[in-house]
Amino acid sequence: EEAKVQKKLANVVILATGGTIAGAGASATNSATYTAAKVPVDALIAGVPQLKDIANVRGEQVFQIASESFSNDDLLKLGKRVAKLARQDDVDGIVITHGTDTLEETAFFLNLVEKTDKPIVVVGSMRPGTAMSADGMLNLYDAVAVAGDPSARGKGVLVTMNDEILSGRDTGKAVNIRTEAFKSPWGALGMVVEGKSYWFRLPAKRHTSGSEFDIEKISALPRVDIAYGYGNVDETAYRAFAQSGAKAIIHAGTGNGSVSSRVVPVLQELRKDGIQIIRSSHVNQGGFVLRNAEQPDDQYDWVVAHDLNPQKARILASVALTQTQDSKELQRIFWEY
Ligand SMILES: NC(=O)C[C@H](N)C(=O)O
Repeated sequence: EEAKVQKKLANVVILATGGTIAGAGASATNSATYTAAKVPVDALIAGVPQLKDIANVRGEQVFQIASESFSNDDLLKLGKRVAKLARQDDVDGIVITHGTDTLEETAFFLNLVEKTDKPIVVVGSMRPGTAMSADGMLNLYDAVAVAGDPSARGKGVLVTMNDEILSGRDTGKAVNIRTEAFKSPWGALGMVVEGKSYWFRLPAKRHTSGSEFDIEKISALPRVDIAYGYGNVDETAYRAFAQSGAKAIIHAGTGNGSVSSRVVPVLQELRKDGIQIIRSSHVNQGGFVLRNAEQPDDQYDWVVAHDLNPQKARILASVALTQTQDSKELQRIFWEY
């Protein structure tokens, strides 16, 4: 009888990468002072015994790192493991436990390159499991519930934080000290409450099965760097990134992705040297950069990142540059994803 019940449950694999969700502090009052990436995946799973009521879960430790230390190679390794699991008949959904600092980058990367409709859910926490009111247990329970839910198929890579189901494309860390840390400028896709998903919106941008990118065909990600716009900025960072071999520079601009008059000439020069220049905005609540507004992008042959924040723009540019070096193609990709 028990075996029969077991069969009906979805098979969910948890790929653990570290972060605060695997963090440990010295005492229960340490909500902000702790060491990330300590607790192994089997202990994380054992810490939420209710998981076995909603799915057949098994864990794999892919990395044990704080997410600020993620590299492009880590993205590729994780992406290839996800793709392999997604092809297996005995896997219905995949959860990735991740630090929250670069969770938005990994979620967007997977959203672009995984050719599957199976649910992929990236999850983290803002407090270590040792803290009072730790949020990791429920976030993980929600992630497994969504990953095992057929209604989550085909909706792109998802993020479950603080009861919300967010699109991996546009959600990002908006606050660094609260459990309601993740926001999307366009709102959540749904809610997960007591293990049940409730949907309200669908992603409009190309993702996963509908994407032209495929992790199996990517062996390296070209270097793309981000230079920040602020008062009194000069050309130093842009030139340094160019010298270090950046194939594209994301201008994390002020306001509408505006560029200081001290920086415009160097960006024109770097573009002539073959480096792609991509204007984004670092405003907090969601930038919205349009072509030829603020700067004559057509004339300079620059690209705009539209609503993607600088760190998301870096991910898309890196992935796109594996396939094209053409600025018009790059701009098309920035509109479509
Ligand atoms: N809340 C967290 O997970 C923060 C941590 N520094 C990380 O990203 O790994």
